[in-house]
Amino acid sequence: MNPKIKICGITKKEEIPVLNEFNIDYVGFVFAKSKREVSVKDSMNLRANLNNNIKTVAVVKEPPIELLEEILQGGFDILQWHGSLKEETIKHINMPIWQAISVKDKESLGNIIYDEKIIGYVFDGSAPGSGKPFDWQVLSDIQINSELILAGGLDSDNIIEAINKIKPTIVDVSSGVESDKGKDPYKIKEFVRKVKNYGNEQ
Ligand SMILES: O=C(O)c1ccccc1NCC(=O)[C@H](O)[C@H](O)COP(=O)(O)O
Repeated sequence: MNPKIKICGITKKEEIPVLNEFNIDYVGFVFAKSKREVSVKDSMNLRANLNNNIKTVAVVKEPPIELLEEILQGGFDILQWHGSLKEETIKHINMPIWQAISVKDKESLGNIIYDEKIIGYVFDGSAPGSGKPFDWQVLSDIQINSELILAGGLDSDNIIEAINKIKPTIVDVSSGVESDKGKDPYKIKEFVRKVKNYGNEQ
């Protein structure tokens, strides 16, 4: 089956129509230090224009408790957690979690936490949102029974090789579909075309 698509780091209402047009599966809002950081209030205004069937992902990096509470009450579908994740925090979180793993080497995979609330793992580079891929070889024999989300430096040039090698259930892109002005409809269209045609163009 072709992987689903997550487009991360939406900041402007002009970026929404192309996400609706291509029926992107997941859209991510970044609530962490980043050029793509938005407030929960801003993300709600953006979400109001998204198709109802598009799932929304709140992306955080060890957030302060006030922000976490705001997000937990914000009606997002998934919480994507970067950084260290304590057992007591998992207990407190009342929604499905994707744990982000910064992949440097095989040892990085030791950071994977198994918990019923964690329904997926985002394998990303060591600088999330930087557009830099990690060494995919590290995931060569990974076996997980939940969503395998591949992130980090994906674009329309490398996505076919990435799917071939890792067989992710979801692919996650940000920098690779951006230009200077933000998300680029043409880059999104090309990325989506490659993912949706995967298997037909081999
Ligand atoms: O996107 C960010 O700037 C960011 C900042 C801090 C924590 C997480 C962040 N993004 C998380 C994502 O899911 C990105 O889409 C993912 O890292 C892929 O980014 P890219 O390599 O730019 O395609």
